[in-house]
Amino acid sequence: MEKLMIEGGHPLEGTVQISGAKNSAVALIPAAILADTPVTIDNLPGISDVQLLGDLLREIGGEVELSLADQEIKIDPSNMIAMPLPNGKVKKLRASYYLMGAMLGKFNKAVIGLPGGCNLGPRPIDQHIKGFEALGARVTNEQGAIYLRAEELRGARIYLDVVSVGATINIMLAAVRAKGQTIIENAAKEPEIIDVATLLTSMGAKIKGAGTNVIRIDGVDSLKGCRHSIIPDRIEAGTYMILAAAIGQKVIIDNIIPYHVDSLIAKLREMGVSVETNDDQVLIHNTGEKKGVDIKTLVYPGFPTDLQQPFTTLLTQASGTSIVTDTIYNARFKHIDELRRMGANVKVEGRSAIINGKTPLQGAKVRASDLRAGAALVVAGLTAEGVTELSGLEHVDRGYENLEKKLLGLGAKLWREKLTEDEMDQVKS
Ligand SMILES: CC(=O)N[C@H]1[C@@H](OP(=O)(O)OP(=O)(O)OC[C@H]2O[C@@H](n3ccc(=O)[nH]c3=O)[C@H](O)[C@@H]2O)O[C@H](CO)[C@@H](O)[C@@H]1O
Ligand SMILES: C=C(OP(=O)(O)O)C(=O)O
Repeated sequence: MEKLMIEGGHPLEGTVQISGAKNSAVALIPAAILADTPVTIDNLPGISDVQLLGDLLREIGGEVELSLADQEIKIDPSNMIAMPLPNGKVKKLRASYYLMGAMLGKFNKAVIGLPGGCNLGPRPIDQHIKGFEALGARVTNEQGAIYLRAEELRGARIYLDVVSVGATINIMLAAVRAKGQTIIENAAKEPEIIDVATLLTSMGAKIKGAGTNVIRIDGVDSLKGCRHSIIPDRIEAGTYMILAAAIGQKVIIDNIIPYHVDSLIAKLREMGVSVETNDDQVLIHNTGEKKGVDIKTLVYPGFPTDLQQPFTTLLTQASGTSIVTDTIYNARFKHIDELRRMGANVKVEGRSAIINGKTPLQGAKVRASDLRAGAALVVAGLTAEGVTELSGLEHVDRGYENLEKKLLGLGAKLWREKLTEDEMDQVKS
């Protein structure tokens, strides 16, 4: 196990290339199960969630060629079977829940262990199950695994009680080969949902309305392979934008779709940060003093919960009081204790964090409890005086491709070291 050593205080400058979107990739890979011939996906991010999903598809008989150097995965689903996956790697990531929709859609049955992923408080999947049941599946939870079985899947009208990215995509996956029409109402509108619908459409599916709150799917008998390129990762892009605002001089965030990060751009400008955009880039010009602002996380196109944690770190460097409210997850504040350890003046009240800035941060030994807590602490470490030792890198590696390489390219000073025996013991206890 390793820790990231971050020597803070070096201003960042230059251009950073953004990878393909994690939250698209982790849905597109399971979607390939639904095809009868090979699917190739490019602009693939080199992150551990992608490797785990490649392994899971191999476990069910898929031929998977994964080349991180070429940023590409080729999946031949011809010999896949409905192998039960009640335990093991499914528990290591959230997106293993997409194996439920994809295997149900292809084989009319699936057994998948309950998913893992970031611990952000309760993350139920009742809306996924409600959708599968409406399509005609019997769903039971037996000893921590979800058993799904259907004689035949039939299209249905499904109203989601909660706007859910995962449930919207999972129901699409199960419905594309069902008999008749499925209508998903109160669907989520995230760009990753459009990306999955684009892949499925190239495979021969009939989907209208992805990206709006009503999605209509006309089931087809079979789907074929195709090639698809993943959209840029708006959360990785947002993380580098936040870093640039915290400790950048002039930083260009390249290979992105700027309107995907409109809500962040608006908040950065409100703080007094200069942001320019063109077709596929954002330029952040940090001119020094920043004003505190309030943010409330919302479903897309609102401010993304996945940027709330790194943005909280940025607010410790802004003057005045800022309030951050997370309306999506009630316990996404595990980074706050670590920020306090570094000198931040932040308290949590219910679903909100109240930040009093501006406070200088000092390097410290801190631990990432989840993926974006890790991102928040990387921002803090690079901003702080002295050296920060960040452990819990297995979370960070789920979502940031080549983190050190990209940051070194911007002039940051950081490196990985092995955990000492004492530190290993602390992790185990
Ligand atoms: C792999 C992936 O794409 N992960 C993203 C996805 O997670 P995920 O798909 O898990 O998040 P959802 O959009 O489903 O969750 C949104 C809210 O709905 C609730 N809910 C969800 C489903 C359900 O059946 N019942 C229910 O009550 C959740 O507890 C949460 O409060 O969207 C989140 C919200 O943008 C992001 O933080 C995650 O990065
Ligand atoms: C919460 C996240 O991921 P996951 O849903 O995969 O746990 C995230 O990407 O911030």
